[in-house]
Amino acid sequence: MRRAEQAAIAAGVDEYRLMERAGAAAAEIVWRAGGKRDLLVLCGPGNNGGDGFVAARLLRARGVPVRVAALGESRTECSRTARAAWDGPVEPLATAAPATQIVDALFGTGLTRGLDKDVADRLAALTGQASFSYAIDLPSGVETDSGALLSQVPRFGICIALGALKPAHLLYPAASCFDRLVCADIGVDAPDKVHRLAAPVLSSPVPSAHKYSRGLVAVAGGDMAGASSLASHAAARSGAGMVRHIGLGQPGRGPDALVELKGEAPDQLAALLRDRRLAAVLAGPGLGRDDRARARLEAVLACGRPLVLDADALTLLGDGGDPAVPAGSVLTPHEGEFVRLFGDLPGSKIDRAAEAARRCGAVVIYKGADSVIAAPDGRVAIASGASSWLSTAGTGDVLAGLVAGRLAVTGDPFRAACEALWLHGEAARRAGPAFIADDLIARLPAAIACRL
Ligand SMILES: NC(=O)C1=CN([C@@H]2O[C@H](COP(=O)(O)OP(=O)(O)OC[C@H]3O[C@@H](n4cnc5c(N)ncnc54)[C@H](O)[C@@H]3O)[C@@H](O)[C@H]2O)[C@@H](O)CC1
Ligand SMILES: Nc1ncnc2c1ncn2[C@@H]1O[C@H](COP(=O)(O)OP(=O)(O)O)[C@@H](O)[C@H]1O
Ligand SMILES: [K+]
Repeated sequence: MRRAEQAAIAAGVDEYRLMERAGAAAAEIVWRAGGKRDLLVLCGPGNNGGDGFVAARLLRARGVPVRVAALGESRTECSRTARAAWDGPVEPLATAAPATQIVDALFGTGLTRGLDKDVADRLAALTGQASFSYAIDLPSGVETDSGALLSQVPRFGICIALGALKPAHLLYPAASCFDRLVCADIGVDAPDKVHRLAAPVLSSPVPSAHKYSRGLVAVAGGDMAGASSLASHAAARSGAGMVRHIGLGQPGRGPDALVELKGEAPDQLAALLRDRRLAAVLAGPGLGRDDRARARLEAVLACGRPLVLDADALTLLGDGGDPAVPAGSVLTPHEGEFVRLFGDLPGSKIDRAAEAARRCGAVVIYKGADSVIAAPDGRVAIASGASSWLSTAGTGDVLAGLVAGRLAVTGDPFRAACEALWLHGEAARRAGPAFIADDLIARLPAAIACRL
């Protein structure tokens, strides 16, 4: 966004006009949400403060009782222009009285360090006393590019992102500092290599479809049959045509539609994976970590089919150096597995996921409350805001099965990862509170139906 703004200015767009648009966009959102309730706008020294002065002026013109409190002088040319156009008084932040509505225009993308304690305390107190609260561009105190909190940040009602979403709008903990996120158009196009995970467009099978053309999936199970069963069942409800669960010979645990095969010895498994019709092979959930599991993983890695690797497969791969996986694979590590696989990479969660994907030549779904999907070619999609009830055992197995199923359907690892993660979140939303992983699977057909 910084680059996009500089490019627009270099191309002749007047910088102050951008600020007027930003302030107007913020004013419009405040007006729609809070109407004529009394309002206090907190303005910082930079352009974020300038946006605040513009919004204050426009809201006052609409009849809102507005007061402005500033943190010292305005230090940029544009913010001085915006301040001069505000013809009301400017109170010191330290002594400003609370209001029903508050706008945080202290700092945006220019924040370089945490707020001084007295300023952070004042912001928290005034925000806590308001019934309606808004942060312009970003809540003051969050680090734009990483989503870290550099000082205490209160929770706002609405965060008004300007022009484009920045990493802090999607990455935790910053993403938990507001209830709602609105992105306002200010007439500057930002490059969208990094984007928020969008709802997928799915399609029904073509009339001539048959079970093999719709995608044949194999799931290599192991010691813990429950985990690979969950994954197989999720794959079966993902839209794929057929799912084979290759276990150690335990009785089948999933629905009867799952094809249960015994492939205990690694060479038995290898033989079963030789089927050229296999459009995706998943290994990891319930695989185990002993020598037999390692040999079974070797059979999977050598099978030449598109792979999804999760859980124990990632732990086994993480034993040395950069994981060697076939190109076109999808890896689904949670935080612990990610660090075991790729070490302590620098940068934000987005930077780390992108670097991991580049190093191993595979699509990486770096899971968590914020999940980042990165492809080796630099594409990144971020999903956050999914139900926190997903933090229950087995939901990762369901996701892995879904990725394998969508990979079998689409043949495109990045697209499959995006579709699967969205469906996972949607199934969780539909499942409500206190669900278990099995309940997610039951919600998948409805989640798919709403995207057809
Ligand atoms: N550049 C542009 O073209 C536009 C910028 N806009 C707004 O401008 C914002 C960015 O403006 P700026 O780059 O001026 O940055 P900010 O307004 O976020 O703050 C920068 C100023 O605060 C100081 N500062 C940083 N951290 C501090 C701390 N902890 N305590 C005290 N002072 C601190 C910096 O030294 C600098 O003087 C965006 O978030 C957005 O709201 C919009 O007006 C749209 C157009
Ligand atoms: N607090 C949370 N909010 C949203 N999603 C979460 C949260 N915690 C976990 N998840 C999601 O739930 C799944 C858990 O996967 P994982 O950790 O592998 O669990 P398991 O191994 O038990 O299946 C991942 O998709 C992750 O992104
Ligand atoms: K702000």
